[in-house]
Amino acid sequence: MTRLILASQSPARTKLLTEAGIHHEVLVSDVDEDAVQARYGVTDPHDTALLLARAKAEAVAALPEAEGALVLGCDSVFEFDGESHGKPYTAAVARERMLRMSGSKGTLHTGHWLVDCRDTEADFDETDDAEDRETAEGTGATLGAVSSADVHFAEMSEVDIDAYIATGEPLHCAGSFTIDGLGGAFIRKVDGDPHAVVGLSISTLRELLSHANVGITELWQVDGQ
Ligand SMILES: Nc1nc2c(ncn2[C@@H]2O[C@H](COP(=O)(O)OP(=O)(O)OP(=O)(O)O)[C@@H](O)[C@H]2O)c(=O)[nH]1
Repeated sequence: MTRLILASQSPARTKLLTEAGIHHEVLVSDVDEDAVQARYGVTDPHDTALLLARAKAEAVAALPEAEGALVLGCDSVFEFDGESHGKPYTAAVARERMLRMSGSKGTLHTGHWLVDCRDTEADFDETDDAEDRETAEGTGATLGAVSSADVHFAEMSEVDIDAYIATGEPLHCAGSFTIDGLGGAFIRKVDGDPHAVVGLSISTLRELLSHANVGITELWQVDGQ
């Protein structure tokens, strides 16, 4: 079976793949996101170059242990009111943002990057820089795509917001909300691929795999088979 490695710590992303029947391994590597940001320096929320760069950096960081596999990196950002929001991390940041998001809408963008290492003979250990690894002789197809969806929020009272933040859920989610968890109570509708909101568009993965001449059905692991 074709090996797919998800280079992400996100529990939601591996859950999405598992629920979609897609057999995969998880490989988490340390990526210096600030260094990636410094290399790109873009802060324009409409510019998805940084999003793809971070997704690529996640995938490339896993390459030394990915010989013979396909590697997928992802990164998500919430575009709201002319700003790019990642995870809030603190209650104060989450509260400030959610008070503004109440009754409004924003766009969740998820960048995906797939590297095909099935034919590589490269010895990635010889290179210690992500960019060098990426261009190391032998890496196969490397391709990125962004999937986005507009998220429309219900009016949220301060009591609702404080109760939601007290659960801790929004602190580690791009945009300070989930659509498939407790946060779903405040989501009026999603225009676009809801998987892109959660953090990994399975449909976009299908398209990326097709460029590597892999049909997504080849990765299906149906119970008992
Ligand atoms: N379950 C769920 N998680 C969400 C939702 N929106 C955003 N997230 C999560 O918010 C996180 C976005 O942060 P990222 O920096 O892209 O990813 P991460 O969790 O740090 O993991 P890495 O890929 O290792 O960087 C991801 O884990 C997403 O799955 C949602 O609607 N539902």
